[in-house]
Amino acid sequence: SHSWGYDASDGPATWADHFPIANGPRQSPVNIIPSQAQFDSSLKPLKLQYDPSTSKDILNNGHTFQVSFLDENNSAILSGGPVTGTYRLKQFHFHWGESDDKGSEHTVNGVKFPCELHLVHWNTKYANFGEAVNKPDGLAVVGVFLKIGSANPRLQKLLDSFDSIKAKGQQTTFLNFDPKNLLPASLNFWTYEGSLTTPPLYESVTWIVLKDPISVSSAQMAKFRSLLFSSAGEQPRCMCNNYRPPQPIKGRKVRSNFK
Ligand SMILES: CCN[C@H]1CN(CCOC)S(=O)(=O)c2sc(S(N)(=O)=O)cc21
Ligand SMILES: [Zn+2]
Repeated sequence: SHSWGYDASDGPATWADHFPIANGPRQSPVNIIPSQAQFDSSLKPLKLQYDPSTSKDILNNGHTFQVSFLDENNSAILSGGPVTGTYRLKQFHFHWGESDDKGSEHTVNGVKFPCELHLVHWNTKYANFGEAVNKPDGLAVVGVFLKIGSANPRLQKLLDSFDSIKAKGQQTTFLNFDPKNLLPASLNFWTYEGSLTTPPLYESVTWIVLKDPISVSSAQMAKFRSLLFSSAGEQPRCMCNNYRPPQPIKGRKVRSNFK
């Protein structure tokens, strides 16, 4: 498939050339304006049951780093919130900037966070992830903002693995990591119908963006920026600014489960 990236030559402004859905009606991310979000009392509490955590490995895929999970059974699932049925955790990954003043994909009142975590789940009404990935109700992604503050000890295990996945294509075993430890205390969220924020940009994601951020220190963010977009032996290119900017809301409603 066509190679894409985040530079001026292959970044978000060029994606429509090979992925025309980039200009579709339900693209992500979006700017969230809390005062315009609609409180929906019919939204159920979000249920994230990640026990026991079945993490498998951590990979640098040349666009981000991601931790993947065993998804043959319901050991790590999302239910409730805006979704019907059960969605299985497939992987989580992050997006971040070259400096602490940008990096998130969703924004809140136009404010960018330095980093954003995405926990990707697929609808078990479909046989597998590959079947679900391009269906309108195929995926549910939980977005968590990271805000500069004190160092977050729960990120340390991830950061300690970076030396072994520095370059594109490198991966290593990553067992017993519980993604629950990456969640804020409150599961208050905004939700809207959107898309993957990277090619192929499928309009298959129910977005569930948590209102409360988790912390990350500036030094920890610097470690994210030690990863490379490039493969070993190539001219090293810092993995950073791997975020798509907000897309037109096109009449979509953003709902909240909190007032
Ligand atoms: C670098 C490639 N990223 C994508 C890979 N996958 C889709 C294609 O697979 C066949 S995916 O479903 O795992 C997701 S979720 C996601 S985001 N940022 O919207 O949460 C991006 C991607
Ligand atoms: Zn993402």
